[in-house]
Amino acid sequence: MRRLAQLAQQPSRRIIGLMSGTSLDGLDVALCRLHGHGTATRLELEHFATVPYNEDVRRRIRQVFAHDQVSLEYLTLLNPWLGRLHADMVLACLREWQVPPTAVDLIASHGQTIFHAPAHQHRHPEFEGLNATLQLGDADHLAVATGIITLSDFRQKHVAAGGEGAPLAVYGDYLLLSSPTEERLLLNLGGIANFTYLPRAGAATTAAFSTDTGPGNTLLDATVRAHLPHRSYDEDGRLAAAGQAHPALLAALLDHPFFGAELPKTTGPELFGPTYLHAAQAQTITLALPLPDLLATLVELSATGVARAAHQAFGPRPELAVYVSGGGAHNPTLLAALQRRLPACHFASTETLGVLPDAKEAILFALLANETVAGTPISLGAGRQRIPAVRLGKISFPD
Ligand SMILES: Nc1ncnc2c1ncn2[C@@H]1O[C@H](COP(=O)(O)OP(=O)(O)OP(=O)(O)O)[C@@H](O)[C@H]1O
Ligand SMILES: CC(=O)N[C@H]1[C@@H]2OC[C@@H](O2)[C@@H](O)[C@@H]1O[C@H](C)C(=O)O
Repeated sequence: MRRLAQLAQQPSRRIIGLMSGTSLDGLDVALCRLHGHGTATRLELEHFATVPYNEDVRRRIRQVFAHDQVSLEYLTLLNPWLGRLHADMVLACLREWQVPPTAVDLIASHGQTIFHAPAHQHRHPEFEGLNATLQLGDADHLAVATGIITLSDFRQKHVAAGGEGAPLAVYGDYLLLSSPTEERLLLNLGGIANFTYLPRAGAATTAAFSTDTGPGNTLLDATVRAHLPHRSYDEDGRLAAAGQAHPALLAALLDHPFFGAELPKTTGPELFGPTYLHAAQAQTITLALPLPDLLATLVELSATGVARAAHQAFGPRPELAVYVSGGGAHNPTLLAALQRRLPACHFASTETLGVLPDAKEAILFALLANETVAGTPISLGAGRQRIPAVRLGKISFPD
């Protein structure tokens, strides 16, 4: 505890942010230097790497990921195993960057989401109204194996305060990317797509909020994997660009209450997975649709999800500066579909704001840990979300 109190007093802290998202592509490791806290935070990204998950890791996570029924024994074993794996990956990065673990103040670990069950999505009447979400990769293993104090399990306090446990992006986006002159939308195109709305800095913090919008890459990736087992995604959206979206299938996919539900809302691959896609294809007799047409339809689905949420929040023709991050930021076919559906918005990468698009979510957790240790409670989003002030996470000590 003395060490934590000391860290809180330092003018700056070196924090590793870790994120492994729904795409199961790997662990994002962001070594950040954070000066100050709150709206005065200044962040330098010293090093960043995505340590890829190999097929064995992906297979183990998929044994439980978004499944209704799993072996409890397997789940129990996977939790510490992932904690150790993430620790080994962090240590390997530090070796490569020639940074000794003793030169790092904190690790902020998101863990691997294995099930997300917001009240609107789960099917258990005995838990009606209850939001829940579960991340694995026990942080005590990270702390003990690296010798670095580790914060984890950031989502539970959000749930305890009445939120759905996600998106947490609003906190980091607000602290790092608010502008005094520009209203901004920070759009993250990960497995699931989400955006944060940032009013001009200085405007009421209650207006800032973030929401999921529907699938980002998750259905695209699953479809590519199902048709082309040696590929994990549609590189640069080339296959989708060669296809034609199928209007009836797109309409069937969009005919789901999630797309009309009030903002903010969250979701995951539990809903937007193979069963949902198969049902819509069966209904529209498109089970044999050629792969490029299927992918073109799914690109339109992701773009329409974003556009519908933007229309819900900002009216029929929003004129906003949109900054894109996440793996989907590398997919020109998806970006073109978004621009078509939100013609008055100006799209750019978060890189133009100095934030590497692939590192943004890992950086977010470093920012959250910085606030927990050194910050004061800042309330955000009270206008739309019941969410706690920005001090989240649980603490694991190495000794
Ligand atoms: N060059 C590219 N062309 C097309 N798609 C790409 C490209 N590079 C990455 N992607 C997509 O981005 C995905 C990885 O995105 P990202 O790492 O943001 O997901 P994630 O963090 O797991 O998701 P989430 O934010 O939902 O947790 C890949 O699976 C792929 O679909
Ligand atoms: C439960 C969960 O892990 N949700 C992730 C996921 O990936 C994207 C989207 O769905 C987002 O809501 C969230 O992550 C980011 C980091 C967030 O909380 O802002």
